[in-house]
Amino acid sequence: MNSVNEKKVAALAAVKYVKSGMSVGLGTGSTAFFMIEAIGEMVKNGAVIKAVATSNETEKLATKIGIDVITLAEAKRLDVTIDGADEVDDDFQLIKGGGGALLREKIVAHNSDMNIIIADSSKSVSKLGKFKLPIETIPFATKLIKIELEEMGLSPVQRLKGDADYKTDENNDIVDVDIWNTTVKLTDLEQKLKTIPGIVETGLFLTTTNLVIIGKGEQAIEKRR
Ligand SMILES: O=C(CO)[C@H](O)[C@H](O)COP(=O)(O)O
Repeated sequence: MNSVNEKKVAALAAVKYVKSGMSVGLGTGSTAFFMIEAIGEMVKNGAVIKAVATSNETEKLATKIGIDVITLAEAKRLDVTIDGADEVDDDFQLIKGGGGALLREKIVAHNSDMNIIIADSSKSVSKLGKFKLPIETIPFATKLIKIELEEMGLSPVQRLKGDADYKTDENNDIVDVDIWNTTVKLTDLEQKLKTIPGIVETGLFLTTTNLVIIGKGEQAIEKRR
């Protein structure tokens, strides 16, 4: 079975945790797409769902299919958030932000009672870091942050869209770094990165995930923290 179908299998298994009356965080990306579609179906069938979107792209899709999208401030707290990941390890640690939405995704995850990560089997890894870690930076500081990241041995590359700098929904930059060979513990790395002024957020999600659902063939494999 190809990864697209595995994404769908994982997404549909996750939607079973969504009940009418809940406030739901909607992730971003091609896996989250199937979850949003399925929640749209629930709404069409009469479920009352209020949703907070983790990106403009997700907000547009959710609104188009009839999901009531509210602000995080209006929701205050979310019952459950379902989102994808670029990598997930056996300790429920993630790299996210391949789609550039890591900042809102981390804020929404932080404000959710339950966080479900959905992914196809290619995203399940024993060690994080084959996927480059996205770091969101304030444009004023990006060039100098890149120098610091280079000195840390992280081989930073600023993300581009065509010939121009890639911009997030918050109009920030993304710098992708290589953490594969880092000897620093991920929690320490995360802390260190967050002390550099101008780094807004990193794509390391180390503590927020409660449940991982991996699509493997026709099966959805659930792992609970
Ligand atoms: O973190 C993300 C976006 O910022 C996505 O969840 C991640 O990139 C996975 O995307 P996809 O489901 O398309 O593989």
